[in-house]
Amino acid sequence: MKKVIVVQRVDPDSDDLKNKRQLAELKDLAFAANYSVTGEVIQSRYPDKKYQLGKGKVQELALSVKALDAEKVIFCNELSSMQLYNITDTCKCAVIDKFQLILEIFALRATTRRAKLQVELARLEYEIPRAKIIVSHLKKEERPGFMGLGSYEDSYEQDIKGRIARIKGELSHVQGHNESLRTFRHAHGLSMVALAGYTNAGKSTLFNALMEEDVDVADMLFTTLSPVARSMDVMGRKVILTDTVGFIEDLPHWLIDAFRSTLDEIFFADIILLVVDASEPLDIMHDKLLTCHETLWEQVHDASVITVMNKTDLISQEELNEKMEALGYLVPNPVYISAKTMGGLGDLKQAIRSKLPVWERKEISMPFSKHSMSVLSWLFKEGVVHSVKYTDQILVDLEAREEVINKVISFIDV
Ligand SMILES: Nc1nc2c(ncn2[C@@H]2O[C@H](COP(=O)(O)OP(=O)(O)OP(=O)(O)O)[C@@H](O)[C@H]2O)c(=O)[nH]1
Ligand SMILES: [Mg+2]
Repeated sequence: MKKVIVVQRVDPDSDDLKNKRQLAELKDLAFAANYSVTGEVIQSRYPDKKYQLGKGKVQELALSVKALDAEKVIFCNELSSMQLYNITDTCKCAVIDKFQLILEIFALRATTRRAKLQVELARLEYEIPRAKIIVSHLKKEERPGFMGLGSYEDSYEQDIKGRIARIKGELSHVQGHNESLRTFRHAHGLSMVALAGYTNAGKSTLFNALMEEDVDVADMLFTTLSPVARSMDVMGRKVILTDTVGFIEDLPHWLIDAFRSTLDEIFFADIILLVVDASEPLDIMHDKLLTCHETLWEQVHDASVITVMNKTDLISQEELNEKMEALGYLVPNPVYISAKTMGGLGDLKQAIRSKLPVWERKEISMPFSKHSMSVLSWLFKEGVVHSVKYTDQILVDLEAREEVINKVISFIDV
């Protein structure tokens, strides 16, 4: 494992608890990117010197890098190109910020063609303007070869632009395919249910529990990157359940855009299961819920949200009650579960069922014929057949979409 130092620059009057939490999250992210954190630094910054990083501070950092034998410094804050250049130059090691770290994790986890393309696109778009400024600065100082960008020429930029255009082209092709799949699913009366929530909340564990199938689960951030979708039976009704990438605080817009087609699985869903880790301290739950709500609020159009309080096996009923009271309006329609012990899954299915579009229920009678038998097997696929009685006719108690009922009536019941 490569050794790294994590650094967070904070305003002197900012909330101490929040700072600690953000630094802890940065460490989790570093771990998820296969680094071992050997040092952590919290630096104060002053409002009037917001964009400057004192020379002394950077030199201090350089000494720590040397003493701790670190290969990389990771800043919690976004860095300007000049800061990046100066710190890299003084510390003599690679320097990245939180978003580049997230991109590194995404690159490690990307398995599908689409996810790989998205990661590469986001990376190019994020790093290119920075690299350009650093390289032009280096040219001035005549220090080619630095950071492996020595062969930089103007054609390099053209090259990158060409690559970006190619990736975008390929992505729109993949995306188009997804759109048509979604239309197809809707046309067949399949509702889309998506698991959303902060990273590590237990979405994949819940997916597995509902599917009784193995999807990668790990106590790490961003374990799931590409959406996994399967069809599931909810009390006779079929839905498509999708497991998705987790949210995180300050996820910048360009990153959301980069992963739009992944996140679209959430944003276009009919029902969103917002999974919350109920075992975490109240203030963390509160902040994470706010992040999730903000992200969903901006992007979701007409989905129903069910808040799923997970990991209830780790806390007492008393603690849970207190938390729910304190969180109040942030947790509408809560369902309590433990994805691990599979407790509460029945309630969850009931809640999902109650949010599905209402289907028409009708008694249909069909004559005995070969054709009726094939209609019957079609009805089993398209709707919920509550009962079939064979008298001198076939009596079917059917619940289905209006189109299905209309079709069967117009062919059979005349
Ligand atoms: N005790 C307990 N642990 C749980 C429960 N659900 C999930 N976990 C654990 O929480 C950790 C994260 O679970 P995941 O299912 O990978 O979380 P996720 O939300 O899919 O995470 P990302 O894909 O990284 O966004 C794992 O170590 C799980 O074993 C639960 O109900 N109880
Ligand atoms: Mg997951």
